[in-house]
Amino acid sequence: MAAHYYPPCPEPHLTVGTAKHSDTTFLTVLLQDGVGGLQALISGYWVDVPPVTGALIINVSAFLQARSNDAFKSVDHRMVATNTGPRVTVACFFEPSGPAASGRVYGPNIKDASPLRYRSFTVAEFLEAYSFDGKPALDRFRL
Ligand SMILES: O=C(O)CCC(=O)C(=O)O
Ligand SMILES: [Fe+2]
Repeated sequence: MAAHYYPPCPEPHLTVGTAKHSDTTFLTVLLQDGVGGLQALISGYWVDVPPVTGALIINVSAFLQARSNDAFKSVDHRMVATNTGPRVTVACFFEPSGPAASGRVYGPNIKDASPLRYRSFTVAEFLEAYSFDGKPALDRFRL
């Protein structure tokens, strides 16, 4: 779990915010307050994800995309700086973790995964391929 605190930004137009990324999880469950600033990349466009009181945001992430053979797609997202706030969010990451996780092998695991879109990979391999520079790590395991 990560609790994020984004102070108000005096010059949002000069500020990057948080870079585009997809999470290294199966699923992320995000609670955001009413300030806003989260955007998702949908069909090539950055789309605001407006806060909805009482709602949780569910991000599909890379392990679920591979495991589902692309039936579920992970979502690229970013946070734009805003001069309101502070903004506070809580993200719960559901991911392979613990001492045994890094050697664990993942890959498509659904019935009738045809054609198979990914080779199997370990958590350690995936994390090594992952970077915050926007290159999709999953592509390195695509068949
Ligand atoms: O604070 C947010 O709105 C999202 C945080 C996030 O993307 C993350 O922790 O991976
Ligand atoms: Fe994220």
